[in-house]
Amino acid sequence: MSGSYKLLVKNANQVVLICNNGEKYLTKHGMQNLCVIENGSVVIGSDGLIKAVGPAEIIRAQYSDASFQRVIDATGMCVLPGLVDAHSHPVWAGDRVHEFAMKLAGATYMDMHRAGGGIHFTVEHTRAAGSSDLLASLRCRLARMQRAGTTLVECKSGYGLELHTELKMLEVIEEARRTLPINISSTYCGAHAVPKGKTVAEATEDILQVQLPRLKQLMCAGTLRVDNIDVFCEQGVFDLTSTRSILKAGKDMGLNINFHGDELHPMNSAQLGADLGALAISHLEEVTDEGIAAMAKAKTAAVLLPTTAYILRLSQPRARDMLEAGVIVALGSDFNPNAYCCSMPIVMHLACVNMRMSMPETLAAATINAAYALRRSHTHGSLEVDKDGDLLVLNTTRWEHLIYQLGGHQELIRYVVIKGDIVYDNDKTMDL
Ligand SMILES: N=CN[C@@H](CCC(=O)O)C(=O)O
Ligand SMILES: [Zn+2]
Repeated sequence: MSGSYKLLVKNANQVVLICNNGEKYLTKHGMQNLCVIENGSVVIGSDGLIKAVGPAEIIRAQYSDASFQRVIDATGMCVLPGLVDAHSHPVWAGDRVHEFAMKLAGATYMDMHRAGGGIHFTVEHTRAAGSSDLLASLRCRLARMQRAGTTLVECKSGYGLELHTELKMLEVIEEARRTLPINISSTYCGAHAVPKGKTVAEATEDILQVQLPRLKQLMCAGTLRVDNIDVFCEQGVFDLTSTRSILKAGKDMGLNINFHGDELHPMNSAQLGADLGALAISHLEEVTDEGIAAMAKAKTAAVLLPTTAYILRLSQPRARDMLEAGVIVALGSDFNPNAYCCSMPIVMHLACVNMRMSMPETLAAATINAAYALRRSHTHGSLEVDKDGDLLVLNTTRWEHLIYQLGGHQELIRYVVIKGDIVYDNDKTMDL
């Protein structure tokens, strides 16, 4: 092969492809048998897409006449696909460190929510914040996620609960998507809580009659890109009926259904999601057997959030039962003012220890399956030809160290590459 290419990563001790047959997701058996090449190389073209991945000697022979803008000698290192974070709330003002102290002293999530704290506290601060401040903090948070290996992240609105602030948040997400290398999937979450002073029926009406129609106009005009619609389906928040009508309206606008369900109480959210053809449902700590079966049948991904169950001391999501039933299990950081964690390697570690997933299962859940939950597994989530050239180079000979060394990603991740560009070089300890 002659010609010029953007990047060659050569001679890696391991290249973890995840899969190599164009799979859009993996279930239990596939998650346990990841595709790994020992002593491999990856070539990324000037369009940022993967051109070749395979044994180092074969790539060396095939590309002996080619030129590369950058070459990374990954001898003794590992290469993985960029991590995918399928659930985050990274746009907000006003931290909730004081509530962490209250929770440690015994307050529950809903105690604080009902008392006007929790999401309501963040809504108050986010409504008052200017777009430039929200964008500045979003940039810092995304840079932190990127340094921890995330190259595609879902970002939700949901701290406005009225048109103006919801749009302000979505526009800030859009600006980040336009200007930063990290890939973003944007989610409208205007039904994250019932705003103070409104009933569920009034809030639902406002979303259906005011917020969604305006969103549709902006999307049709091409001024705003939104990918997914979300609702917090929970006792004391949005019930099953209101959730159904909001999700259905979003789907009719072309949005993927991707919502919070069965977190604190069994709500039959999983059955609702399966019935509506939801792409993904998050949380599921309280999902029933029927809900698991319905999700497996509908190929609705379960986005599990180990940080939430950990911080709120909830029962753990039943990852093993879901895997046994054939559910597509994905992972997300759930980064938000309640669960302040930007690191998918930590999320994978928690999923292993607390949810009894194996290391290969959690890596599949944080790559190809998380990409599926965002309808992006045709471009992300594995190292396969024609997919985006998003990868991590780890300074270790076995990839499992990224999960095993709790919090060790800060030293282990040597490079983060997005579309063939090195966006983080840990040797220079700076974001490029
Ligand atoms: N459960 C609902 N939403 C978020 C928490 C948001 C917040 O507390 O600010 C979650 O996924 O954990
Ligand atoms: Zn959430």
